[in-house]
Amino acid sequence: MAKTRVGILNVTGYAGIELARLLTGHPNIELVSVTGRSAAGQKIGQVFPHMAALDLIIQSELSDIDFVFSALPHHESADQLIPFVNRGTKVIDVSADFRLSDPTLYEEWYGFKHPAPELLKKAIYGLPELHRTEIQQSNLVANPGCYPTASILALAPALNAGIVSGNVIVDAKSGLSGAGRSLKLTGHFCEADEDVTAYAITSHRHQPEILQELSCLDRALAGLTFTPHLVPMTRGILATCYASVNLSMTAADAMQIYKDFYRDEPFVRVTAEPPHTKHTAGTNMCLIHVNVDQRSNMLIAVAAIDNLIKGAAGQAVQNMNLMLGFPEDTGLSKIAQFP
Ligand SMILES: NC(=O)C1=CN([C@@H]2O[C@H](COP(=O)(O)OP(=O)(O)OC[C@H]3O[C@@H](n4cnc5c(N)ncnc54)[C@H](OP(=O)(O)O)[C@@H]3O)[C@@H](O)[C@H]2O)C=CC1
Ligand SMILES: CC(=O)N[C@@H](CCC(=O)OP(=O)(O)O)C(=O)O
Repeated sequence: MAKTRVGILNVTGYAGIELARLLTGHPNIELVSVTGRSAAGQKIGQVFPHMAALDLIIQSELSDIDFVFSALPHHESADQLIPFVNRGTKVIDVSADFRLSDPTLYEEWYGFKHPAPELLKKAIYGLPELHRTEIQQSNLVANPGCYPTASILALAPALNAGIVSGNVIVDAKSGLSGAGRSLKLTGHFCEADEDVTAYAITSHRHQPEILQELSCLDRALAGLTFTPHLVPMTRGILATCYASVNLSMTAADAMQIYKDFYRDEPFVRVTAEPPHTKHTAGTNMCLIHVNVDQRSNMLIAVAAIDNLIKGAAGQAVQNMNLMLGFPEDTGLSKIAQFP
């Protein structure tokens, strides 16, 4: 069978190059074309020596492809993807441009008018655990953000079971690769090493994304407080999530709800102990531990992922497998690097 010819817009960022690495090991597709503004004309191995085995020249435009991933920054991503979508090419956008279905919300949180609001209705939010069937039938998939992936997966079983009352709280920590490869003062070694800080309190653009998906599971959800933190590690997200439960329940009851919800999921495992980000490093797994504080009737769910894999490139490959009819775990069966 002929292999699907795949292209990546912006291979020169962390998400793009991780996607190229994962696709190199995929048996059903061929990565044939990649772009990167700052490196056009160079071999991929000149810019990323660990990828020297991939004999591809970085181009300024994609050519001769049947399937496109974009790992461009927001705004630029939609602009470059719209012509592909209009031509009927299957597309996965790793940026946030097609994640919010309401264009008004997009303008409010991203600061500019969406260039193709009519496409927001067509785009499917690419979290397979919630939208597998729609992803299989879609030509335009919006790959979730890294914090939203961990947060939604941590809270979905509780909201779906209708046991939550009031607001939910997500306290999440990310490694520095989540901020991308472009240089910023906050990523400076001297500023980030041996330091932990919260940021974007009440104003992070992932709040509406998480709320959009959780509200679909429980229309009565009152609200979401989301606080991200930057921690001095390269990869990984740990999201600790709190939800008041409206009936007296034990940790074992909660565990059963979570195990039932994720029973057939290839990339989610409910764990007996709180997960470490290291248990997911280099893999497409999301590990979730759930407990209940019976003194306060508070459910606490902790999720760990690798932000560049289940939080970006791995989930994009999982979505591609669904869109192209391949087994969902093709090219993704890695075991975590540990320690
Ligand atoms: N890092 C992560 O954990 C995750 C990232 N994402 C999303 O993936 C996308 C890429 O993120 P990430 O890889 O972290 O980003 P990076 O900061 O690592 O890469 C961004 C790269 O984009 C290129 N770039 C910047 N501005 C433009 C522009 N206007 N036009 C074309 N290229 C531009 C630059 O490369 P050059 O100089 O070569 O042009 C830059 O190196 C983003 O949309 C991000 O939101 C999603 C989930 C997780
Ligand atoms: C640590 C860090 O800076 N993280 C990024 C989120 C990265 C990501 O996944 O977000 P998008 O895909 O929505 O861009 C941030 O807080 O903006």
